[in-house]
Amino acid sequence: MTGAPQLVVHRDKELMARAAAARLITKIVDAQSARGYASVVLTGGRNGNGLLAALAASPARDAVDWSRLDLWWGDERFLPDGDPERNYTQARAALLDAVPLNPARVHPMPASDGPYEVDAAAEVYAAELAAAARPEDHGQVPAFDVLMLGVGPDTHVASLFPEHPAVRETERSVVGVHGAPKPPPTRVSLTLPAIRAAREVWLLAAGEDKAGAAAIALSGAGEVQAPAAGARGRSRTLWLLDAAAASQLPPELYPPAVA
Ligand SMILES: O=C(O)[C@H](O)[C@@H](O)[C@H](O)[C@H](O)COP(=O)(O)O
Repeated sequence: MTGAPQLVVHRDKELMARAAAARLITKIVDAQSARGYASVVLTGGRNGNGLLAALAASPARDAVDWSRLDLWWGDERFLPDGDPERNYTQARAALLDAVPLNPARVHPMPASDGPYEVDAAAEVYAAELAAAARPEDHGQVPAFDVLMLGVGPDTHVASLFPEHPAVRETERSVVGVHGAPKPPPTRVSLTLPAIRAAREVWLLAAGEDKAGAAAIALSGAGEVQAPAAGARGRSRTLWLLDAAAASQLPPELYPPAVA
């Protein structure tokens, strides 16, 4: 299991997005060089989309072989295809429509105007993940290279909200979420076991309204009360913060001791 979460604090959210985009490009290029392909799980929210927009604007984006990149989603708002509030729609606008992806490797979560209600849609997505898992992944989902998560002010990640049934799920990799406190109420989400299958989990938090959440999640809170505390990667858990989101961290966590 992974060690303690690592923290990187940037001056502001724009710099955080640009630096995280550069970091993601490097991870994808390294994985593709080592293994021929890379797999990344995208998040919704302003910070996740800010990172994608920064990646779209980066000249280094051409270093990525977009045709050999698998894209998955950590959660989705269960809305009709093309709805501007869908995470998939927003990711397309920020980056995906501008790069030559292989459509067969892009795996949006089902939309509400498709053939499934939300719980069946979650099962369909779980089956898609299971079909993509390789024997060496040792699990029911692929060992994603990088799984990104925006952190909510209440410490939610993906659509796993504090004290909700979805955050207690220990068996299934994907669940339907009902009655989410953040609109829309109906969502599809990876579970904590699926998130923890990733090699690296990156948590993105920017802005003063995230300072309390970051402090709680990084100070030993339980994952049912603070879902972000349960989001860990197999080999690395990385918190990418701006200075405002880091402003309430306990002094033993940040700033680093001067050498
Ligand atoms: O569907 C959603 O609402 C998002 O997936 C959600 O989990 C988001 O990532 C966080 O709320 C952080 O959002 P911001 O980056 O906008 O603060």
